[in-house]
Parts: sequence; structure tokens; C-alpha cells
Amino acid sequence: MKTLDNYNFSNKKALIRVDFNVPLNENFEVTDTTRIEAAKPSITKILEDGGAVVLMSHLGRPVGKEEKFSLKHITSKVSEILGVQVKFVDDCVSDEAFAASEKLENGEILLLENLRFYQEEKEGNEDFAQQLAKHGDIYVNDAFGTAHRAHASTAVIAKYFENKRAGRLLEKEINNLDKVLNAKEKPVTAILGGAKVSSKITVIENILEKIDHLIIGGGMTFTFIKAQGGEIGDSLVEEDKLNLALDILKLAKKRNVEVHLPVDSVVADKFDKNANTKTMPVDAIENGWMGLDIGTKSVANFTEIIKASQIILWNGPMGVFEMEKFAEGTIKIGEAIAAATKNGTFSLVGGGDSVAAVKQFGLENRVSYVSTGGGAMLEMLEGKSLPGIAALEN
Ligand SMILES: Nc1ncnc2c1ncn2[C@@H]1O[C@H](COP(=O)(O)OP(=O)(O)O)[C@@H](O)[C@H]1O
Ligand SMILES: O=C(OP(=O)(O)O)[C@H](O)COP(=O)(O)O
Repeated sequence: MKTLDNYNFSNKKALIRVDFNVPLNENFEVTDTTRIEAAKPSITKILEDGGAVVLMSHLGRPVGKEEKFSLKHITSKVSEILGVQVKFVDDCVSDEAFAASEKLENGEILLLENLRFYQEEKEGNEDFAQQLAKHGDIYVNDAFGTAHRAHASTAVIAKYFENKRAGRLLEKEINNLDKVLNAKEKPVTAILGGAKVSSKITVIENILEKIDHLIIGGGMTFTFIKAQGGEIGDSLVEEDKLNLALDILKLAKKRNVEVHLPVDSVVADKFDKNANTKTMPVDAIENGWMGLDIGTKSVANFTEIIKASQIILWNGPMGVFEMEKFAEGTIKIGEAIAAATKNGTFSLVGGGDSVAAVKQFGLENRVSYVSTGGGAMLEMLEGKSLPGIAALEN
């Protein structure tokens, strides 16, 4: 796969697929600029070489041309972050849109309207992709967060370019994940949490071959505990996954992976921020109580493993971190990962809610890398080939 290295974009027009699917508040202001900032290295490189940039992205999941999903809302924020006044055109493939990219000069940036205003985008329509391709001489895909979608602008479009390249962000995401999945140093520890085992099962199966320790926290804990005969009270459980949990434990043993489950749990008498709480052994939770966070003994046990790890992957919170009473476990594990990182461990945080937790608790700059993709990162962890990446390899 070609990258932006060893290529000079002087006098070239690069069409870059970015993932500017950013959260907006009720005043249409961007509340998290991470994805825009993450696209900056590719854009800067091309402009500094003396080229021009046409940016295309989706925003949200609009049904038709819903004004609230227009990329016009983010144009000023993109300009501010890139330090260049970005031009905006309110279409993707109209005469006006083509005229705008046609007259773009070196050093200038044009942002096209939301690609998903066209249903052809999600359908992976070939004509639409071919039309889009007219906006540039070179195609760059830097939309890691959308690389798991086989859409017109992420996958289909690549075949209309002789010169297609992975942007700096896409490259960085792949390289950082490679540091975990093909680690040269040991021990490698994966920390998995979140709500359900069912959404992480393929991830677990794929990474068991690549890790030494598997730490399990969050709601999925209780399916493992119950499967082994523990009492879990009213905690979250997937009854139809009990045998699967036992199979995972057997497979881990076969692969010499040490599985670490919580030993204690912060339990609540209801799923509520004002619930009564106490700590109970994770396998002796009374009826009427549900485990919503890991307890202090579990934190201490997990911290020992984290401290001794060379490579750490973290996906999924340890508890219901959105409620203060059940956030402690996630914070403490995040801090343990940050401390290990300070001592030279490589740590990668990926997946939707663990990224949200890391940001909420100010740990973002204290881990080695925070992925910009939720679903895309999970699919890579599952060992799947992502269409947006595969299209650059052909
Ligand atoms: N013990 C628990 N019981 C119920 N829900 C939990 C528990 N621990 C964590 N969760 C919830 O899991 C959710 C995240 O799950 P998931 O979507 O699988 O993770 P991710 O998005 O990181 O992959 C969070 O909203 C969190 O509140
Ligand atoms: O935000 C995104 O995905 P994510 O929430 O899984 O990280 C991407 O922009 C993909 O969006 P989509 O899931 O609507 O295709």
C-alpha cells in the first residue's frame, strides 16, 4: 500500500476521503475536534508540497438532504484547525461542485457537502464513485473511522485512480494496531470491558492467539462468572452465551493465555446514579443487587498485570463509568495504564466507550495512542479486512 511518503504533490489536486463525522451540539458547534485534528498531517503535507486539497466526508446518518447534517456547519472549525480558509460547496457532484474543484489553486482547500446526502454513497454506486473521482488527480484515503464501510467514497472510488494512497492517519492507525497484534515484546495484555460478551466474541477469539494476558471487566464479567457456577444476583448476563464463555476460557488455556476476571464488584440495588451501593465478592452477589463496577481488590490485581505488561490494548470500560458511583474502576485502570505507559509500555485504546472514558477522565495524552475509529478498530481486532484499506492495496 502506498502512503504519502516519497511523493511530491506539487501542482497536484488530491481528493482526500476524511472522517469528519464529529459530534455537534444544538448550535451546530463541533464538541470534539479530534477527527479534524487527526486529518491535519495529510492535508498539511500536500499543501506544503504545493498541491491543492479537495476534502470529502460524511456526517451522521442523514435520510436524504437533512440540513442539520450539512458539512457547512463545520467549515469554520476545519478552517481554524487547518489554519487555511476552507472553501465549501453545497453538493458533491453538481456542475457547481466540479467548477469549484476545477478552479482550486495550489495551497487551497475545498470541502464538499455530506456524501451521505446521496444514497449512492452507502450503496457503493459505481457511477457516483466515478463522478466523485473527477475532483482530483490523486486519491487519498485518510478516513480510518469509516474504513470498515464499503461505500462509494471509501472503497469503490479507488479503482478510478492510478495513484491512490493511504493518508497519514490511516497509516498511523494500522501501524499502532500492528504493534499490538504483531507485538515483538511480551507480555501483551488485552483489557476488554463494556456491556456484552456477544459484541466482543470475535475480537476475543482473534486476539487470543496474540496475547499473554486477558483482563475482563464490565458487564461481560457476569456471563463468565455465572458460567463457572458463581452467584451474580441481578447483574447483566447473557444466558445464551454461558457455554461460549466456558469455551473461551478453555481456548485461552490451550493458547497459554492467562485470563483475569474481577474478584469483587461494586453492586447497586438499582441501575441508577443514586442507587445504594456496597462491595461484594463477584461470585456471591445477592439477589436484588447488580454489579456495576469492579471492586478495589480487582483493581489491585489488574494493576499488577498492567504494570508488568510491555504492550496493552484496552477496549471497553470496566463499569458503568457514565455514573460517578461506578466510574472508579475505569478511572483506576486508566490510570494504571497511563503509569505503565510512562514507564515505557505501549498502550493502545480503541473502541467507542473506552475512548469516551479516556477523554472524560483526562487520560488521552497519557496513553500511547487513542484510535479515531470505534467500529473500524473493532473490525480490525476481529481480524477482518477493511474495504477502505483493501481498496488501496489492489
Ligand atoms: N457492569 C456493567 N453492567 C452494565 N453495563 C455496563 C457494565 N459495565 C460497563 N457497562 C456499560 O457498557 C457500555 C459500553 O459497552 P460497549 O458498547 O460494549 O463498549 P465499547 O463501546 O467500548 O466497545 C457502557 O455504556 C457502560 O456503561
Ligand atoms: O463514527 C463512525 O463510527 P464509530 O462511531 O464506530 O467510530 C464512523 O464515522 C462511521 O460512521 P457510520 O457507523 O455511520 O458508518
